[in-house]
Amino acid sequence: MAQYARSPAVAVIRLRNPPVNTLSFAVLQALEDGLEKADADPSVKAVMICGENGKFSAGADIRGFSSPNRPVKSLAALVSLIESSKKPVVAAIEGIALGGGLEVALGCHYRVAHVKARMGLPEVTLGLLPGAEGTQRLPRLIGVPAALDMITTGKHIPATEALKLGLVDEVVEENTVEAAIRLANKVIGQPLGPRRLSLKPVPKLPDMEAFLSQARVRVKKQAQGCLAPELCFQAVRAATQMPFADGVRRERELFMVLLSSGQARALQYAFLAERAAQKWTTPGGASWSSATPQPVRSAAVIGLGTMGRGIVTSLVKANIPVVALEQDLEYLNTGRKAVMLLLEREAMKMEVGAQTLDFHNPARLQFTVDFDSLRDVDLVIEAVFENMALKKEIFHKLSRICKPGALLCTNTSALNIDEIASATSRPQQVIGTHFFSPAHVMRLLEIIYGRHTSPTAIATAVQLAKALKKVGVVVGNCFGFVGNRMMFPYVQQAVFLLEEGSRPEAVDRVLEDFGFKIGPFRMSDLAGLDVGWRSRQGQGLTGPSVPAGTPARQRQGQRYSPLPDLLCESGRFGQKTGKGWYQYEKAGGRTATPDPWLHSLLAQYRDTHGIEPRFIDQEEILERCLFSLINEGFAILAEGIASGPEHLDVIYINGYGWPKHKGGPMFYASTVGLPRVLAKLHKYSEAHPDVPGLQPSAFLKKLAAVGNPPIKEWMSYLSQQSSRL
Ligand SMILES: CCCCCCCCCCCCC/C=C/C(=O)SCCNC(=O)CCNC(=O)[C@H](O)C(C)(C)COP(=O)(O)OP(=O)(O)OC[C@H]1O[C@@H](n2cnc3c(N)ncnc32)[C@H](O)[C@@H]1OP(=O)(O)O
Repeated sequence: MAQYARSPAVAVIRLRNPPVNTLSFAVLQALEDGLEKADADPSVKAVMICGENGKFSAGADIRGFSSPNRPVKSLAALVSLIESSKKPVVAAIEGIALGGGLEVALGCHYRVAHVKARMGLPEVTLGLLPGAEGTQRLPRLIGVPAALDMITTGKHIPATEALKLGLVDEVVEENTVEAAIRLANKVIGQPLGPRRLSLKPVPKLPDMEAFLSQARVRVKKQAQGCLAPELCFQAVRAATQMPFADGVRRERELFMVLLSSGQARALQYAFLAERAAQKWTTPGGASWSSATPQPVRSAAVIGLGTMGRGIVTSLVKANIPVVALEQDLEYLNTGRKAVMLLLEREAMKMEVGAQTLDFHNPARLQFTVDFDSLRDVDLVIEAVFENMALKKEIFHKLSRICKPGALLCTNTSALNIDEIASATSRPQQVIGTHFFSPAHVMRLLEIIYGRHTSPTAIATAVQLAKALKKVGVVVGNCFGFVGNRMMFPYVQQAVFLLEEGSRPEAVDRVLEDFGFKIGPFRMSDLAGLDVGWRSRQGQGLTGPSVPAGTPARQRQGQRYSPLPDLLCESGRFGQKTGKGWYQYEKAGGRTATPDPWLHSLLAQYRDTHGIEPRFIDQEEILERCLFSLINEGFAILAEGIASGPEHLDVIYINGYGWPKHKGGPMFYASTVGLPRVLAKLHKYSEAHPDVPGLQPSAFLKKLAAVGNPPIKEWMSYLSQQSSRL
């Protein structure tokens, strides 16, 4: 709702819709009523619009875009109504003015912002454009380059930058509402024509056409298959080519194209999924709503390899004092240099005037080889090699040294959290924190609770993720957890496709065209093929421990491909050795080129194993890779390893390069239709009966059988008893 009050000559309209004052029908109606009341009252000489609870508005209600009664049309009309008011209207922007919220402010004649406020038009990140005339007003106010940048990236800008751009008229450190009322009183009686943005011309550039064509190339490159940035561009270009009213018509047409696109639905789902994934529960009944985190005032990181360096950097950036520990001075010095380099780079990226990184102060970042230095820290993150014996030795030590309440985290991508916890006397404080490389850049943090992990420990790890500006997703303990467990059948299918006749570059192209940042073979080369090789050796799938007489392409009655092992045996570990599924310009090189050596290995391999190569089309490549990954997702949900499909989707978008505009693997399955996914899995598993990853999971079958319910209803079809935890 919007609340109406008076401050002698100034009518005060307060947007009120907790928690972020979204522009619901009721809010828009009350705002309209407030404007009419102010217009009709001769004692009112000016109007001030502000938001409740220190926030202006987060814009339209994202949940409303999929509803048939969306209030989008009236929002544009209301912005025009504000602008045409005969009495000056001032926006008092505190906290946030985003999307439709900023468009309301653009309809106002003046804008005053608090110094800590942020503004932006993030519609593009939701697959939309600022359709309440924002694409036409903003370029008129701040010029085409700045407007195009804000509209096509959706970035939030701080008030100080907004002032420089001319987006706001005043930035204040004290009470914004009072400052806005002061300004409103001051401008009473001044002409409003020059303040009405729809009447202003778009500022000219020396060569607008050249600027626009360069900008378009940039926008296309950044879009990576997403439609909204291009349509945002077109709407802003319309502002440079047409009168305001025609530009608005064009904006509306483009908005409708986006609104009805699958991409907008997927991106809006992804936004809400990220919020839903914060609401964790465990099959044991622990939940985000009842667990309280412990404060983390200091932390330690053990191991300064690639992961440890990134984790230390993340903690320093979050302003958490860190003790970084290595096994000896040589490793410590190498690690220290690498961390300092990362931090220097991060410091350079930080905005001028923002808080600086205090990493030269030993009270904030200390390097040591002495375990005793970890005595007082609130939290330890162990980030050594994926070696169970080593991890257990470290956790045994930690359990003796660390203070009683300290949270003990292990950075692992697959190892059993319960086994690691068994080396301590406090398994309730042991938790898995699976960071993704580079750890100071990647947003995902998979948080894995073990059998004994306490709700407080989970809540503390979730709080840590927030402090590090990451998305923490809480999952149960199983081999590979969620992300890598779903990845396994995907990569396995990709390799089987090579055996049957395809090539790495063909498989990668299909998945990159689908929208993955890199395909499975490029990804394996980047991650290092030796990682999986060591793990398979450990599991007895390859190497000397495989029993004599085991068929080359079978393990425990299931299909197995020794192809990745053959590459590793030839020293081809991927980018780091300059050769893997592709060849590279040098060891450590990044430019992948198809490798004739590999093509002849594949031909030879098929000959040896009597495989008749066949042409495999794009559809089969896509379906076998994606549907096997999705199928594993259904098994994970049925086992209670994750609380909902949103959790899986958030993991894939933020940790595995799944295209956000396709909403994540489980959302994608819902758009394809579960009966179709099921039918395809049936077809492929009949053709490959020795591949368990292709056999449809019981949960998928159930959902298809009950009539393909919408994704938000899936979990209600799962009986409590199916949880294995
Ligand atoms: C029908 C025919 C029509 C034809 C005519 C065509 C013309 C149409 C023209 C109309 C065009 C309309 C244009 C307007 C579009 C928009 O405004 S789209 C929305 C743009 N805004 C955003 O993208 C902001 C999104 N929100 C955020 O970035 C953050 O939430 C925040 C505001 C910065 C706050 O962050 P934080 O403090 O970290 O809290 P969160 O946990 O993220 O959020 C708190 C809760 O608030 C919910 N929420 C936030 N924003 C929205 C929103 N815009 N809509 C709905 N809900 C929102 C969020 O989900 C959290 O809720 P819970 O999960 O329940 O806790």
